[in-house]
Amino acid sequence: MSEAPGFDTHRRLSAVTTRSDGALPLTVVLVRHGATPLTEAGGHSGSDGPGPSLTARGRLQAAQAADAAFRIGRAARTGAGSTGGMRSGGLWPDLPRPTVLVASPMVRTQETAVAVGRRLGLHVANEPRFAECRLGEWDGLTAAEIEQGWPGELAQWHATGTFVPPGGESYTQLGARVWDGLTDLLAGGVDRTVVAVGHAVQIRTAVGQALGAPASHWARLRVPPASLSVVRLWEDGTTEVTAVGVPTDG
Ligand SMILES: O=C(O)[C@H](O)COP(=O)(O)O
Repeated sequence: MSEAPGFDTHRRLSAVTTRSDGALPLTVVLVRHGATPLTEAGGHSGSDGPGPSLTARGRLQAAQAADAAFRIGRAARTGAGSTGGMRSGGLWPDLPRPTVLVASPMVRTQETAVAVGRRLGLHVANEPRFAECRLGEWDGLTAAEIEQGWPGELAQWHATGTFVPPGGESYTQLGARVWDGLTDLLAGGVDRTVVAVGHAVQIRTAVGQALGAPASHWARLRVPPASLSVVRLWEDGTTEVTAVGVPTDG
């Protein structure tokens, strides 16, 4: 099985769990946006404004993530007759091909989602509940700047899950709205794959909750730019976290 160039999956979907009627869960492929000037400078970008655009490297990473998303599922014939061609599959071939694309409304996620949507032939639907954590007064600052102005608080925000930054949100508050958004996607039915373009902290809360991990551990999850994290949800509340892929130059 070959991988998309520039994309490495370090864990594969092995056995896909099915229900007794053969149905698959809802699979949500959480894609982080490509790099921005703030990502590259070690700054923290929240969702208090539209936020920065992707850098040239970020656009390349978005294209890599789009290629990876395009390859999810089995190879299939596209078009008809002599004009038809084989669409390459092979990245997590047991998954249904993505049929829905949602994205946080921030500029960096919309730009990434447009690249993914163009590759998948899907329209981008906005999901404000998948916007990044609101950082309030910390928005746009580096870790060193936050440490200088609010000693110890950045560490508390990451390590407790409940600490609320000035004017912002805690991991737990963010996690509640993210889970709400995932639950609504689940209401649209199982047995399908949705691609959701979002953010580092937002994706941590989704994966952390799918793992059943306490909020105080969510910050330990690494979510590189343009990475793909796969969570699967069942209507009975059962969840699975099955694979993570990262762009090789990320
Ligand atoms: O604090 C952080 O790490 C940032 O909020 C990351 O957000 P982003 O994924 O939107 O860049």
